[in-house]
Amino acid sequence: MKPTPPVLAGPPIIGHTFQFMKNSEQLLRHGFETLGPIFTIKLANQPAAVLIDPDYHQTFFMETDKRLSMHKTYKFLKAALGEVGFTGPPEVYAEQRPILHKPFKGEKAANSIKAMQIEVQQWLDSLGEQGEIELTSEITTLVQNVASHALMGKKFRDQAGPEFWRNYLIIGKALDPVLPPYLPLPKFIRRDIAKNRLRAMLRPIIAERRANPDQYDDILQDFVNARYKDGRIVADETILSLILALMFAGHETTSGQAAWTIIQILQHPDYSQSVQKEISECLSSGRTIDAKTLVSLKHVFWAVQETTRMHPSASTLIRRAEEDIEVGDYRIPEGWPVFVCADVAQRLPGVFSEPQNYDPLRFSPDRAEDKQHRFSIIGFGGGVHKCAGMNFANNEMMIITALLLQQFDLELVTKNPGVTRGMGASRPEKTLVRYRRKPAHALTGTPSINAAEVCPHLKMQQTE
Ligand code: HEM
Repeated sequence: MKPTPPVLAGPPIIGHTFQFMKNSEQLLRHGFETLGPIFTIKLANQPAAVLIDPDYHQTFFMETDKRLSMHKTYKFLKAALGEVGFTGPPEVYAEQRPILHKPFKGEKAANSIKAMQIEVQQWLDSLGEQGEIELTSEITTLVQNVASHALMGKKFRDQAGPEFWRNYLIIGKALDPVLPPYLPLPKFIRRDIAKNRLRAMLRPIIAERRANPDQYDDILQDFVNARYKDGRIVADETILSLILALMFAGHETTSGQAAWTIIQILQHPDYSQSVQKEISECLSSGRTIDAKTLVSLKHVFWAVQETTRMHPSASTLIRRAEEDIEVGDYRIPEGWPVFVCADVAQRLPGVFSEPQNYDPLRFSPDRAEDKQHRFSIIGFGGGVHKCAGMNFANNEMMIITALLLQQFDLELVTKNPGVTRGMGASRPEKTLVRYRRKPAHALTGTPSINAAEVCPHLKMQQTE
């Protein structure tokens, strides 16, 4: 029988628990540097395997829902969001997957791009001529507005308001993959109160949608109208969980990486010049952005990808071995948690050239470093559970970056922001940015884009 992976030295009894909770990436990087691509950490008396290598990632993602369980390790997410898709057992996931993934396909995806442009332009118009912003919090609010508008419709976006997002913050702060999620701790009690408040806010909205199904044509309405394969309707309680899950999955992660994308471009003047040139060639002022425009913004896309590589906001992913699994020369016993860590794995020297350097051109077709192995970039996961909102998030990060750089000259006041880590997602620390509107984009008093022209939900409301 093969041995279990070598154990990283750590304190007795508590093992690596506190280090893991404080900064899992730092702990896992230390493990990789000390013991190589497969090793064991101890969370109190529970050993857990860590895999840091594209081949091992393949096992991790391809064995998910087979010999590796996802939902048993995401009990803390189930406690926060309810049983939905990836927090449910494989049979529940299989039933809900088509409903969960539908918002990101076809016409709905195109409508999302329009809603993103409206929200981003509204934000840019609100900035005035010049000033200073704290980028991370500005982008967080913007991404929240995009998530509620694009996923749930303009009316929902206006109804949801700050109170809705305040409750999300409480839930985010209570995410804890180590402690049993139903212990009577103050943070879990606050989480449950926040979750119940959110569900109470959403119930009347769903009831109204059920009563007036013909009045809406958005993703929320798709959930309300959805049926399982056997013709059953989706219960209100499940729709509530679907909404909570999408809004959760779609906002903290995206806001962190969107802010990093802008910061990293500003930190690299040479690359910034290429981006500016591309934007002025491909984006004419006031023009509606569509999928074709986004494809033409190659340098912006590579910048977004380089940020996903260097600052993955959902970095540490977890599974549980359902039976003994052999990985390389080792055996991971049944019952062990198994981790992968994008933050460490996406900077492997054997996989990326000069991995510590910011170099978006590594994604250009002539270099295509990310294409060497299907699982070298795992910032959006992989396999059957790969992020449903990846294209949505990439489009959103591109639109925010392109329109901001198109319309403003920017300067980083906080030159080298550090990382704020959370169990949900990591993001830049407070980052001050000075801005000045470019003369070609002076405010005229009328919106820079005709919102009703590009957004079907708005059009519908204006004619009501
Ligand atoms: C930069 C932004 C984002 C990042 C870094 C990210 C990352 C991830 C990762 C790593 C996973 C897989 C988790 C695992 O395997 O354990 C995932 C799954 C998922 N994400 Fe995202 N995500 C982002 C944005 C979004 C957005 C905008 C949405 C929706 C609006 C979304 C919806 C989902 C859903 C529904 C799943 C579960 C898919 C399934 O199990 O089939 N994500 N995401």
